[in-house]
Amino acid sequence: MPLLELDGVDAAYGELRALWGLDLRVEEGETLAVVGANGAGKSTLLKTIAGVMHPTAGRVRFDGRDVADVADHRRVALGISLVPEGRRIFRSLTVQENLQVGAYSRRPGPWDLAAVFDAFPLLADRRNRIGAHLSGGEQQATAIGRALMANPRLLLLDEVSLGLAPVVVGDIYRALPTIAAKGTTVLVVEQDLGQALSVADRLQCLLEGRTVLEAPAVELTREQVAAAYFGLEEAP
Ligand SMILES: Nc1ncnc2c1ncn2[C@@H]1O[C@H](COP(=O)(O)OP(=O)(O)OP(=O)(O)O)[C@@H](O)[C@H]1O
Repeated sequence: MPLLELDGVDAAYGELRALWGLDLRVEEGETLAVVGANGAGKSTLLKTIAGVMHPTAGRVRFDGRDVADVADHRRVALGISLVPEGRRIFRSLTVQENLQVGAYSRRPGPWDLAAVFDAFPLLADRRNRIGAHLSGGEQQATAIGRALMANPRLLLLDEVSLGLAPVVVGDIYRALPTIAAKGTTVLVVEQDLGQALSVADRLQCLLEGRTVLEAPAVELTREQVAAAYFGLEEAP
């Protein structure tokens, strides 16, 4: 049984349909990358899984359970943690205090301060620095670390690389194998196709709210993914 299963999910903002009959599976322990251009529906997908938005049709199952009626804060207790786009951390709190806030609704599991500092060595050196004085990459690592402190079974990452220098993006993505090795399942939304292909076991590409490509990452070339991403016919 997949850890996460979406069947025929529609989602909308008023009259504007953002997801059209979307199917998606994530197996326990797997890293799935969802890619797509601006407006493809990636953030809407994550919000629907986290319970911030509710589908207008279809089913979302987590660990075999239909979570339609489970509110977003209750989904954290079930083991779903979302790191939204934009690195929202508490600017007046230190790195360590931000991480401790994440432990508030903590489930049992492998993640604690030491494990987060191990996954993100850049945070260990900055543990007493306040959020406002961190670089963008350090803020992103803090936001991910804070979500991990809840010991999620499923970590949802929205646009980790947005607005960060490539070298910093590399620092963040280097933590992903460590996160996966602890058994945490990851669904990462990413615009950077190279990063997505390098970290994911499987990749799913959305175009205008529908899936246009879905395959194990090792079976895909960057060109195939780029063609799906831009809605182009693949070259023969
Ligand atoms: N709060 C909102 N109100 C109205 N429409 C929205 C809202 N958020 C997103 N949309 C629309 O829903 C569609 C899907 O947007 P979504 O943010 O899920 O795409 P995305 O793939 O995450 O893109 P981006 O990379 O720009 O975040 C787009 O057409 C977008 O304009």
